[in-house]
Amino acid sequence: MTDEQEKAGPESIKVGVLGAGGRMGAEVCRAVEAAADMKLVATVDQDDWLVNAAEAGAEVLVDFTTPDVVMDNLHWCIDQGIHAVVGTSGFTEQRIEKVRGWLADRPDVGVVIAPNFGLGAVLMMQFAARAARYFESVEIVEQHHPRKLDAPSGTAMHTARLVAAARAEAGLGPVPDATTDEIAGARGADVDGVRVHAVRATGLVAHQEVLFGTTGETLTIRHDSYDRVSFMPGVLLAVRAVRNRPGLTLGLDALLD
Ligand SMILES: NC(=O)C1=CN([C@@H]2O[C@H](COP(=O)(O)OP(=O)(O)OC[C@H]3O[C@@H](n4cnc5c(N)ncnc54)[C@H](OP(=O)(O)O)[C@@H]3O)[C@@H](O)[C@H]2O)C=CC1
Ligand SMILES: O=C(O)C1=N[C@H](C(=O)O)C[C@H](O)C1
Repeated sequence: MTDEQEKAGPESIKVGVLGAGGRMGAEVCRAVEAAADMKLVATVDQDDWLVNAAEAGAEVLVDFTTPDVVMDNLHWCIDQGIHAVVGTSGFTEQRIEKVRGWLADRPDVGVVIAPNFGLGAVLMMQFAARAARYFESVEIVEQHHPRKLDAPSGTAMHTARLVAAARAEAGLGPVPDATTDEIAGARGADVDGVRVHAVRATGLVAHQEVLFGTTGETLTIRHDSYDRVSFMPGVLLAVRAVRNRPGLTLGLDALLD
């Protein structure tokens, strides 16, 4: 029996990758192929038919495509009864509500959507949420490679929402800022009252700083992904978990506890 035949055994999780030719998709294909308990059964790119993934028997589809196509992909997966692990950015509250609606009709299907699959990034967000109540000032600086399509990053948006929620719970008011005469964009984007700055530069992969300030001190929480391999343990963890987690799981946090 060849290695491939052995991996196709009934115990293997049959995985398809959407956006397989992209930077993340290609890395996911390599990680799935290297995993002893998974088999890569379908790779789908822009001009391929999604139905091929269903015909190939994919049980879990991993989506690293683009914010403009991910919703159609996800709707199709749920309709087909295929579990989904989604890393693609662009998930607003409205999008999440739509996904919940689709899942209400297919309670057997599991979907994991994570703004960041890097373990360090997940901890960075948790630490930021924990620190938020103690500091009157906070700003987020995300830094990425220049071929990234969206800004601010999904990670930065998610962090800003977590920090804003923690501030609100602690009864903190608006972040102090006396700026009046501002050139558009100079103070970054306002995400739930938290300023987010997006840097794009060749040489970067994915990085984020959360800068907190209060009287006489600052705290900086920083995470760096230097290589997309950093996201793979989180992706594989989600692929292994999603079949046994019907409904929507947001973020890796619940899978790490
Ligand atoms: N959650 C996380 O941990 C991470 C999330 N990301 C997110 O993942 C997404 C992808 O990032 P990245 O890999 O760098 O981007 P890429 O642009 O390298 O990859 C996107 C891929 O999707 C393909 N694609 C476009 N439309 C479709 C479609 N309809 N069906 C199938 N495939 C399609 C593209 O093909 P073509 O090139 O032909 O258009 C391309 O190969 C982004 O939203 C990014 O923010 C990235 C890193 C980590
Ligand atoms: O496009 C990327 O590269 C990344 N996208 C995700 C995001 O938007 O947060 C995750 C990570 O930052 C890498």
